[in-house]
Amino acid sequence: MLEVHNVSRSFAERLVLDDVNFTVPRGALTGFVGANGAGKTTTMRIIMGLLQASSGAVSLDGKPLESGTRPHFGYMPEERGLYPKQPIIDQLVYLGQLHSLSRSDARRRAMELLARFGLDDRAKSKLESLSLGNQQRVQVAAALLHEPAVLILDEPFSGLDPLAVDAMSSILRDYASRGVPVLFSSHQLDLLDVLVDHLVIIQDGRILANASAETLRSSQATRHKLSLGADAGWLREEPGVEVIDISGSRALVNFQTESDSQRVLREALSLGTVTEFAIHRPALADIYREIIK
Ligand SMILES: Nc1ncnc2c1ncn2[C@@H]1O[C@H](COP(=O)(O)OP(=O)(O)OP(=O)(O)O)[C@@H](O)[C@H]1O
Repeated sequence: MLEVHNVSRSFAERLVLDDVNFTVPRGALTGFVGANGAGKTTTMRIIMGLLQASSGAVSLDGKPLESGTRPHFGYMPEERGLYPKQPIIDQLVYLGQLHSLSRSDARRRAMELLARFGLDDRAKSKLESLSLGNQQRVQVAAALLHEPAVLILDEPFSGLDPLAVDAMSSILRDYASRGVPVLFSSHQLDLLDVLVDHLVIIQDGRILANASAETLRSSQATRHKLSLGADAGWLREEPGVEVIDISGSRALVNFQTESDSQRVLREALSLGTVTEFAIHRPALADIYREIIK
């Protein structure tokens, strides 16, 4: 597991990371979310050793990272790293050689990855001639050339269409399932529920959550979704019921006890139709919105 311990960083006098602590477990996909300027890229650069922390440390499997261990990390920077006007294969081979692969191994590995991403027939094309989604796949291929032990991706989903999102998701899942810690930042909250096993939330340089998706979901009181035949406003007056939201005949509530829920169900049935009375599984996007409030 990758761990960030008590990392702080200032630029000039401004503290942009304030005692940041979180984990990126093996075998799970970890999402890193927060508003623009929250500190995601700065944290990722510190993990990669591209930027120094003012204080704190990063460790892998309990061992503090030294410069020698970073080459085994794969990184897709926010500004992307590849040149638009150069042939894809040349750039990948060059990068592979920078990671100490021989020229022939770098070429073989690059072609393997391009084939896996369905792009082997474009190997000689200039990067700029590919669609944005395919360019992004090549950028990920660049991060995977040397079989990284850790994968850090800054907004790998930005600008991708739904099919490209699916393809990128399956690439990341595949790496996570091989036991590689994978950390990616994203502003696409709708992706969290389908993709993320572990979530780290940052706001103004402080970590507000660092937990598995299941822990975050179960930390919310069990909510019920009700759809009635008529206005649900009467629920506001019921004892043992905390109303989260009412919109016409639909409501989202917390019941204090199981017997409150059964009593309200009987009450609702005595008043008319009940078309839905179900436990509501919170979306991670909603949990995120609540946590950053
Ligand atoms: N080199 C720098 N010099 C001065 N300030 C910086 C520098 N790099 C980042 N910052 C500031 O640090 C804060 C965190 O920036 P960072 O890029 O890490 O946020 P982010 O969460 O990645 O944002 P976004 O989602 O917009 O990419 C911002 O206020 C930014 O302006």
